[in-house]
Amino acid sequence: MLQAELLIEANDIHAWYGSSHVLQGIDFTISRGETVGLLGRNGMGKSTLIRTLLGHIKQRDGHISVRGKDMSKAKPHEVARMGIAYVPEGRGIFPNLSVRENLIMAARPSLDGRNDWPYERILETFPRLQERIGNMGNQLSGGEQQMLSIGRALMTHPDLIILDEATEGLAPLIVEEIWRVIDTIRASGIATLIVDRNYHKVLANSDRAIVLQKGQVVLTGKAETVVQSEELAGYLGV
Ligand SMILES: Nc1ncnc2c1ncn2[C@@H]1O[C@H](COP(=O)(O)OP(=O)(O)OP(=O)(O)O)[C@@H](O)[C@H]1O
Repeated sequence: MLQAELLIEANDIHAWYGSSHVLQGIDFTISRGETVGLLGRNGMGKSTLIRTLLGHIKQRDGHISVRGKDMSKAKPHEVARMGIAYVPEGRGIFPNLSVRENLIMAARPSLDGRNDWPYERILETFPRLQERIGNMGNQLSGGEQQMLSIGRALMTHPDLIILDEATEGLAPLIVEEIWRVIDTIRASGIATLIVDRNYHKVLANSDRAIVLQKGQVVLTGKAETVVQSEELAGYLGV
């Protein structure tokens, strides 16, 4: 069987905040179309790993390649241009632009010219955004902002979408809606990297899982295997 193309291959990743050595030698891969769940208690390094892969953390070491190209020293916009979209915890939408403008200004085809997530498909996927199309970013509820942020990511036609705590602080119905959208994204063949407090949901919606503890990988494998691991509860503090 042909091995799926690796979108990201990272080896021996280290990261520091000042003198604090937060990531201590992490190996990480994600293949085209794959969904990976990233788990671990608060402060174990999940966001830092994501931000390191994206080029946001300057004090880093190790090797990162994106689509086979060395990106170990790349800047965030260079990583983004390689088809890696990031939906940050803080959502990152433009508060003074309308929903429509927020979406339209994000639009670009994929590196290989794919254009299968046009504006219309985004509105079909997020009926709530359609209803709010003329509202400014800062007039949206938290859940609507989150949907807009995911919609903006989709409009860049990424090969990988990274969702960091996408359901954090949202009402249960909206959370369900976000998981439905994640399912739609997966089904469309886009790889996803998911961080979420609800580890049951993460594991049920991932192909593979990686569990971090104190900046190191302590458990990894197929999601259905990880979910049965006796060590999982201890690592997650549940
Ligand atoms: N900007 C920063 N400056 C200094 N230390 C930081 C900074 N951001 C995170 N840290 C520290 O780095 C460690 C890893 O944090 P990180 O945010 O990556 O964890 P996490 O697993 O994503 O947890 P959480 O769910 O709380 O976001 C923690 O000890 C945290 O206190």
